[in-house]
Amino acid sequence: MPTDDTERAITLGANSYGKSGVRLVHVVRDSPRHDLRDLTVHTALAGDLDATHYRGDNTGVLPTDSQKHTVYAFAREGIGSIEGFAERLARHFADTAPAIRSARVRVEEHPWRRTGEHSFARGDGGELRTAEAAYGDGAVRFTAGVRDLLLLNTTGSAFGGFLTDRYTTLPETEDRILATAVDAAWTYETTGDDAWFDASFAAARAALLEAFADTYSLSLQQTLYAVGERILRAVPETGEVRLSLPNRHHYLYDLEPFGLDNPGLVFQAGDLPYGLIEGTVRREAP
Ligand SMILES: O=c1[nH]c(=O)c2[nH]c(=O)[nH]c2[nH]1
Repeated sequence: MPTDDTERAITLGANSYGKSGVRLVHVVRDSPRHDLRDLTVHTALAGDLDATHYRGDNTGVLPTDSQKHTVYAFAREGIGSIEGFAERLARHFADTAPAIRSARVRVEEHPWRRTGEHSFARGDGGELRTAEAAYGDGAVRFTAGVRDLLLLNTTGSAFGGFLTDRYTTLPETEDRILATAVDAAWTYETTGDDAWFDASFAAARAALLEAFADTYSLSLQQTLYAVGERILRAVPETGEVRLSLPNRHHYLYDLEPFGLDNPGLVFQAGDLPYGLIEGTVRREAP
């Protein structure tokens, strides 16, 4: 219950609830050439849920178990784009559960590579395609992206001219390995059908790869901006791009103790700690 017996009342703040990590595999087998989709779905509902938090009155609570079943039941009709699938679920929860005002559904797609008519190999590297539909007040907002997309340039990356203080030992470099695991999410200001979502995702991902490959990097921060800008230019319907780029350091290994030189050939792949470069690139209002 909210309390007013102390000087400063205590009340419930923002809240949501849902099922996380719903693992769903969908197969189309209406011809000898089967199709496979492998998704992880997360639901998050919000609305008039004071009663359950203050008093344990669950009248307005659609169980997370029911939300999970809904994901599987909706998959029976097919998936389409993951953005479209997320939207159908989000609209359903917010439009049918009386206490629910808004719903956010996130979908991650795990890639499988075809190796035969009905055979697949899991895509390596762990890259995921991601989508989110946030529905409320009659409007839906879409976010799409990638997670854990591993990229590496063996040259074309420098880092110098930085601020130094009494704790700085890092040497400047004009030629280093630049490696990262891209986490990118872009919003759409206008959208289309399933085919449009798939084509827009492909165009944004291609722009990301191109920008990473062909930008001479003076810092990962500069690369972040270049990648975001390229996505916004490639897909005019995008509004902003959020990027999280861990700096997967590669250290030139000292082979001198063994009487060997090391002209940029042998590196130790670093683990922890790592630099983390994050930022948003946006399209300004006209
Ligand atoms: O691209 C980089 N940005 C930094 O801010 C930074 N800091 C650091 O130690 N190495 C790097 N590399």
